[in-house]
Amino acid sequence: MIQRQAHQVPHGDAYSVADGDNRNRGAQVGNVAAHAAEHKQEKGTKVDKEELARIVAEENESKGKLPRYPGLERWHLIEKMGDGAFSNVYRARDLDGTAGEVAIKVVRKFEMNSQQRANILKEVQIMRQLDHPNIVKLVDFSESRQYYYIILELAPGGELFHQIVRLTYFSEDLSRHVITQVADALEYLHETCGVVHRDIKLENLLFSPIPVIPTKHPKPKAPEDEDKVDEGEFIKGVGAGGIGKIKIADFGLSKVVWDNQTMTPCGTVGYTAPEIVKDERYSKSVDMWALGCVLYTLLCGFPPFYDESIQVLTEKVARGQYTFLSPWWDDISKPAQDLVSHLLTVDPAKRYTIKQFLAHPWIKGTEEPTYAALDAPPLATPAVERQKQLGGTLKVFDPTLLESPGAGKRMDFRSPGAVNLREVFDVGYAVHRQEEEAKRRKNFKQGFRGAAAANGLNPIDDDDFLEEDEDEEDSAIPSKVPKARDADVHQVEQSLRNTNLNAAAAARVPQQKGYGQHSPAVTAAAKQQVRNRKGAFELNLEGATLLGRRH
Ligand SMILES: Nc1ncnc2c1ncn2[C@@H]1O[C@H](COP(=O)(O)OP(=O)(O)OP(=O)(O)O)[C@@H](O)[C@H]1O
Repeated sequence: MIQRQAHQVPHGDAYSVADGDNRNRGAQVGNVAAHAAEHKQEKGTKVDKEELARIVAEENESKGKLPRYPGLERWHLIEKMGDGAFSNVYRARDLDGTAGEVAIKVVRKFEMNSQQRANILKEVQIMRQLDHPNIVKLVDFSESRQYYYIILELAPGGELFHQIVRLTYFSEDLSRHVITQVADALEYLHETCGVVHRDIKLENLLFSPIPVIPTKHPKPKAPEDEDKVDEGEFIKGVGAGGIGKIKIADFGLSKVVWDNQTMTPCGTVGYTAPEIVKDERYSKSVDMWALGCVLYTLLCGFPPFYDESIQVLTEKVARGQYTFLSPWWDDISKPAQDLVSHLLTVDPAKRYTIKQFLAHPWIKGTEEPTYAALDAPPLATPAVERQKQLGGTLKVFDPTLLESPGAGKRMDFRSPGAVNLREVFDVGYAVHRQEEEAKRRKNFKQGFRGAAAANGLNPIDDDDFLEEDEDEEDSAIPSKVPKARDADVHQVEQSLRNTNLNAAAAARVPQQKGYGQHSPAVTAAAKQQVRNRKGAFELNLEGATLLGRRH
């Protein structure tokens, strides 16, 4: 591997990923020492504090003026596109014209503890290995004393979440167009890179816009379809409704499950017990469940699991209790419902893998017969069939018959209750992910011990058990997780600074024009943490809100 040396850029106090000229100078040790010294300094010189105060004031300033960050002088910030718990995301242009427009995630290092910084660095480390048309590319990474700068390929359309709000729901063609691209990216992650994303949701699916081509032959709308916005003509391989290429973003919860260099599961040295293989499968199946939730939502416009009570919602997710709710699912094809049912299968061993998903007739667009999963709820009946069954008298839909209040209300996306929608997704995913990972952890520990014993090694003690990449959310589950130490974080920072991501990666980023970016309208939502103590599910909302994550 080519070692690249970090250098201090002349302007300000920023470090940047070095370019090719600095190759092989091998001053790593010096850099570590220099870095340690910088960190000492960081703790509070007057100049730093003043500069930081200036930037923070600029960050908080209302429209028009954008902050100037030390070390980002190469980029002209155009607008703020979004924010996260510790970050602001900007659309920016490369001043020397080589990279075109990008998204820059500016992460406030100074607000983070070592563990949180380690998580950001892990996200960057994972992203830098990835190269797929449906995954947001990492263009560059650099840092100043106070900030990490993650330069990303721009997805000018923003979050798919807003497009569901705009279009009410997606046609089957458009849903297939979207979900196939997400699945292609997942196949690459799971099968080529050994990476699981663990946070697939509409907010993390970004897109590039395309022009809407007016429909040549508009169909009459069903009564429950009145608010459906016309998507225009669907063009295979291009899209519809203004939605073109899909890009998966936000690898903040991702993890590596096997090493693609050695083709061995991560965390094992020369032995692979069945439990460890299973562990890998569990991890991947979490993404498949999430894919099912996304597909369900695209097709009908509301999420598969919903309840106003978080407790009830948690139970529904844990038991996989969802329905193909009439009348909204009535005219969605049987193959589409069948496919959803194979993803929302509670048993991860029976749930479709990415390969099975991509081979399904609904995805391939073939006429082969399809079957629902064994644990599928009753499928919705097409309106015409239903009419026949009712002897020609179609019953008027009665919303009071819904099994839970609020379930299936498309307007949830738009009403003030939309606030809850992200929450619903987040709760659903977190419950599911953490339930499976708790099982997986147990399996893994047992497997590791068993395998270690079989190999004549000392079984590891609970206290030594190391989850290589716990995140904060998961740490709600009692486990012995050694926290990242400052020294570890510095080491990773160092290795990232020694990596050149710029030239080749920048050349891959297409020049794109800005598109009315939607800033997240919804910020307040409860963050959920699930504890799986004594076998019972419990959502803990204390001290943990999405609002908190996003400030
Ligand atoms: N590459 C990109 N192109 C366009 N917009 C982007 C891009 N990356 C991020 N955004 C916008 O910025 C928002 C925040 O980004 P992101 O989710 O990566 O931040 P985060 O700090 O990980 O957030 P969270 O704390 O919620 O996990 C996104 O929801 C999206 O609207």
